[in-house]
Amino acid sequence: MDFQSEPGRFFLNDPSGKMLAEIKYIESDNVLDVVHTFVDSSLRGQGIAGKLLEQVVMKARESGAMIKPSCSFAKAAFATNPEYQKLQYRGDEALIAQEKKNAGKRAAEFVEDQMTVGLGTGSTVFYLVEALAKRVKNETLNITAVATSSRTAELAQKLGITVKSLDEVDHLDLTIDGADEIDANFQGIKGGGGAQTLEKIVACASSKNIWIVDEFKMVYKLGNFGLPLEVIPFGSKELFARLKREGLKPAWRLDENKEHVLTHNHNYLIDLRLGLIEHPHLLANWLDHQVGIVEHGLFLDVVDTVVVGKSEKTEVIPAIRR
Ligand SMILES: O=C(CO)[C@H](O)[C@H](O)COP(=O)(O)O
Repeated sequence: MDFQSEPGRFFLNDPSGKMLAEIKYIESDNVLDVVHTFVDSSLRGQGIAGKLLEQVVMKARESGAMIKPSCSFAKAAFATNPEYQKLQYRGDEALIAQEKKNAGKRAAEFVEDQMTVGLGTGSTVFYLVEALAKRVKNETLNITAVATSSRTAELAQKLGITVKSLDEVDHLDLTIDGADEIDANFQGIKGGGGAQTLEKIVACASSKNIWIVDEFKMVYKLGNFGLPLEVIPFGSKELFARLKREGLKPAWRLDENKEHVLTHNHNYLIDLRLGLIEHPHLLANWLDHQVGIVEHGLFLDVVDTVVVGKSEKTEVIPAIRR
């Protein structure tokens, strides 16, 4: 099939010049941002969109560029093709930090006077706590926070936010936390910082949950990010072997001295390198029934709203599941 090209697009026209299919990308700083794919209904089911995407992939390979899959078709294609993933642009550090900051700032606006608020853990939450502390000071908000880690508790207290333990409050109005991956159905993986057990307890105790992420964490399917498990040290070698036998590709989380990273509860962490998770609920159910696993990082049917930090315009997305 002969596609035509011009800057920013590959396309297919019929002899009369009517456009039948196209893929559009924005090229900047050696990144091809695939923003739109279209195939006329008369050509559907022939893999034309995939062939168009292949043109962009070839262009990236020839020029050494990376690809940012922004439209839903490209996102899905990248999520299921490991060869494409090698070319996937995941943002530079300054951009990601800015997006995290924007997400944290925007989410702080959801907190109201007199609320009891759960605060998650991680670098995005750091920006949230900063922004929230400013509001508490400037607007004399009277809020109480419950933190999911000592790191977050210390920061919040230092910046003037009242922190109590979960057992000292009778309810949580809202919890705001980061996430490691969020799929198209608003299911998530958390626990990159190893705090998933406390985070899940706080999330489940909360009337509403907001997740704050940079745009690169929005994926089509979960699993590229290792799935964290908190496990009891006693008998954990046997558990590790069981996970291996099941083909779940476990890896101990170790520090630079090759010692186990310990959780808040002095347990070990195992990360499952799964690739794509086709059935998150089935996997969560299986993991829930394995003795020795305290908690896993699949957070399913938990989040109500996702705030995606972007450099231009931060998005607030209600989590509507299919
Ligand atoms: O689940 C978490 C910690 O257990 C964090 O929320 C998650 O890892 C995101 O972290 P960051 O905001 O630093 O990217």
